[in-house]
Amino acid sequence: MAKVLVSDPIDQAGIDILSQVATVDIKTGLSSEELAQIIPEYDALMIRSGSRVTQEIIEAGTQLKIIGRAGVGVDNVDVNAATRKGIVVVNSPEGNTIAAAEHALAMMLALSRYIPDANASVKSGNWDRKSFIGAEVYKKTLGIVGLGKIGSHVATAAKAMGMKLLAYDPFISTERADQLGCRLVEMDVLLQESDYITLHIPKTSETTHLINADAIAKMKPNARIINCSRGGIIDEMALYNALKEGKIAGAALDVYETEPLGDSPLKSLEKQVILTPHLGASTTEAQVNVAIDVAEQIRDVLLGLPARSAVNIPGLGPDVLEELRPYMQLAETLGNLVGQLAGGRVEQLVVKLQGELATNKSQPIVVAALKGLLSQALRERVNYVNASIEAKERGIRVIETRDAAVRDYAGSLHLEAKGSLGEHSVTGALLGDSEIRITDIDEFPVNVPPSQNMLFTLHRDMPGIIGKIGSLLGSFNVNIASMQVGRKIVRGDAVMVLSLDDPLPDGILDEITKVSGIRDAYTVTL
Ligand SMILES: NC(=O)c1ccc[n+]([C@@H]2O[C@H](COP(=O)([O-])OP(=O)(O)OC[C@H]3O[C@@H](n4cnc5c(N)ncnc54)[C@H](O)[C@@H]3O)[C@@H](O)[C@H]2O)c1
Ligand SMILES: O=C(O)[C@H](O)COP(=O)(O)O
Repeated sequence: MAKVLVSDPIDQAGIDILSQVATVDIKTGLSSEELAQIIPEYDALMIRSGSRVTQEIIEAGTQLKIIGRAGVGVDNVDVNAATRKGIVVVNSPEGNTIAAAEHALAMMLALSRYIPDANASVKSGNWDRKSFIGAEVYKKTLGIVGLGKIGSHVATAAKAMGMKLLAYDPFISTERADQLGCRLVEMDVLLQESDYITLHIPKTSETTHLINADAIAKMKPNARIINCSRGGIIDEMALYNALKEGKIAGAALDVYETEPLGDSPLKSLEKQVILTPHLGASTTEAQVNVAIDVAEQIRDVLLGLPARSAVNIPGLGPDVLEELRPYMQLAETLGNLVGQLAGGRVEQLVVKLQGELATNKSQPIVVAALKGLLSQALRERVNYVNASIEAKERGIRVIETRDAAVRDYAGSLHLEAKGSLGEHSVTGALLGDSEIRITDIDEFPVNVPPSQNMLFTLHRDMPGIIGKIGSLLGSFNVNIASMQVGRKIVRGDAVMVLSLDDPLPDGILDEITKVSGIRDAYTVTL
């Protein structure tokens, strides 16, 4: 039975799903060293933001097939290292959207009405009403940075509270912003005009310290900023200085440059600052959602099925997979075939999508072709996750082309591999919904299904040659299952494609190439 390690607190609903297919060990609070030490025995790792999955841990995870992040952000996982090792990384893109949006709204209101300090004051025996005169959000301007899933929900709720909305998101259309009642503006305008600013963006090299001393200097003196997205997007020292000097009115933070938050000067500030310990996703509902979402994906991957929200298999969502799966199978078979025909080191692969396939998404097809191409060299180490990276690291140049006008079959795929030993091409198509046919070898037309043991020859089309090959195979006790010749002109060059019941014994290929009229011979195992 597979083994899953759960290294952060996960709702029982997720554990129950994992337990259907695996032995589940829950070990929270592990140090990186402890995690690296025990990870070799696990097939899957399920985490939240508390575990940092470094390259060392991934390297140590020799059995790991999947890392499941029960939440949105995968910035605590070295996704590149996982991709290189063919480990699928999945998350739950929507499971905690509402929780995070509501936390940001709660922070905005709590900050405006000094609720945490007023509460602490009453609980310590005071009845102080003068110190907590707040501000209304009604008719104030809210600047939303990042109008994705969480930012959009914040916009809808804030609109209902009577706020005016500005948004900055370079990847969102004006139509989408309009739909949400937001005026799409440049960042500087948002900084200058907003009474409240809320951040809902990922942490990237571009967004790190997006809110720095310069940005804060552009904000209104009554401005309050809320960050429930990722630590490090605000420069905490610059924020502290601005709050201390009264340059802006307040800040509410849920996330920090370093978590848990250590000895930060922000803790010394009073009612103008609210700090929560990364609670954005901490609702019962969100925890059930993300646990189920990610546990189901881990279960599926352990059962050999695709994951619906893999962050390192771009373009391979469940809908795409469903539609393209037969063509991906075709691409993988042809990739494997052309790789073996080319032999040696392949330097370039041309992937040509033809007919109806030309209108489809090419990326999954290319990935599948590369997986097939590399499978002889890398065996089970290559998969849909790492095929592109492995190809890049081997210096294989990939060229994609499309030709919708090719109509021999509804859709067909043509691959050309150029390598250290020469150049070969294959074409294939689907018969019915999923039956694969090889329809062309080195531009000679054929029509054969792939089989496990195959022999291909390039020869002169002349009487007796097929018989000689048949006798030779017979003398080595190799049974021929089917045979076909493809030629362009009578008595010109031709290819012979044989499907064999048995693998070819060592040495027979040399004998075949000695037969008069045979120019080349290749064995292929699919
Ligand atoms: N505090 C928490 O517990 C908590 C919970 C859930 C999510 N999050 C974090 O919230 C953030 C947003 O999550 P989401 O689910 O809405 O993501 P999302 O991908 O749906 O939206 C992110 C938006 O940011 C925009 N964006 C990207 N780069 C930008 C840039 N340089 N400037 C402006 N906009 C940019 C994108 O176009 C996108 O619309 C993520 O960082 C996520 O990790 C935090
Ligand atoms: O990215 C996320 O989903 C949030 O930061 C929540 O993280 P958590 O699940 O570890 O609380």
